Amino acid sequence: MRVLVAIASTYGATAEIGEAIAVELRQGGHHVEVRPVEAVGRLDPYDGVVLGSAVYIGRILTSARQFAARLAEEFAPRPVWVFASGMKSVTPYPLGAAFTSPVQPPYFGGRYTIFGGVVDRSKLGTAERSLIGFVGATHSDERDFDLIAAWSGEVSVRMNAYTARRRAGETRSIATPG
Ligand SMILES: Cc1cc2nc3c(=O)[nH]c(=O)nc-3n(C[C@H](O)[C@H](O)[C@H](O)COP(=O)(O)O)c2cc1C
Repeated sequence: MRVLVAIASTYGATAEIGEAIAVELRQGGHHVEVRPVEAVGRLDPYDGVVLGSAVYIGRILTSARQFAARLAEEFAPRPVWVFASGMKSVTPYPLGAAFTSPVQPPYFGGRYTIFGGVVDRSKLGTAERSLIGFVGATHSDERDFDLIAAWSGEVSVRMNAYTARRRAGETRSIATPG
């Protein structure tokens, strides 16, 4: 499948998770592009999407929410997987009901996750340093790349299964028109 990994990231930690996901998906036989959400043009070249966003002050980034709205309008019924990156001790479930309720495509229910992220104090300005104290985040890299690889492997298999089902459906409708 042609898969877009669309990323909303302020300091690059989520973008690196996106690259790790792309490696796994490519190993599963998919053709993968990783792009910042702001740089994604048309969606129709893709068969599936992975959307990832960093969490700031309890919410995924605005650019990710705007991109999700585009997916709902332009992309259904193709498959979409969503992940967030943040400090689990701070925001265990940041994606919100719009993403997590197990509804029909484009969002595949139960497949949303949050991966541990990064807080690097050396990259932050004074205001953000105060904010991490306020939200309770500490300087650390909580990313677990084995967990990310395992999740990506599952996404890869499910994307292939989705394509196979869709192809079988297309074949059936060609064989029995109307
Ligand atoms: C100012 C600030 C606020 C944050 N707020 C939250 C938060 O509310 N919940 C959370 O889980 N993580 C929070 N984080 C952690 C980041 O979301 C996490 O480090 C993420 O991996 C950063 O991704 P990025 O480098 O792609 O921007 C915060 C980090 C900063 C700097």
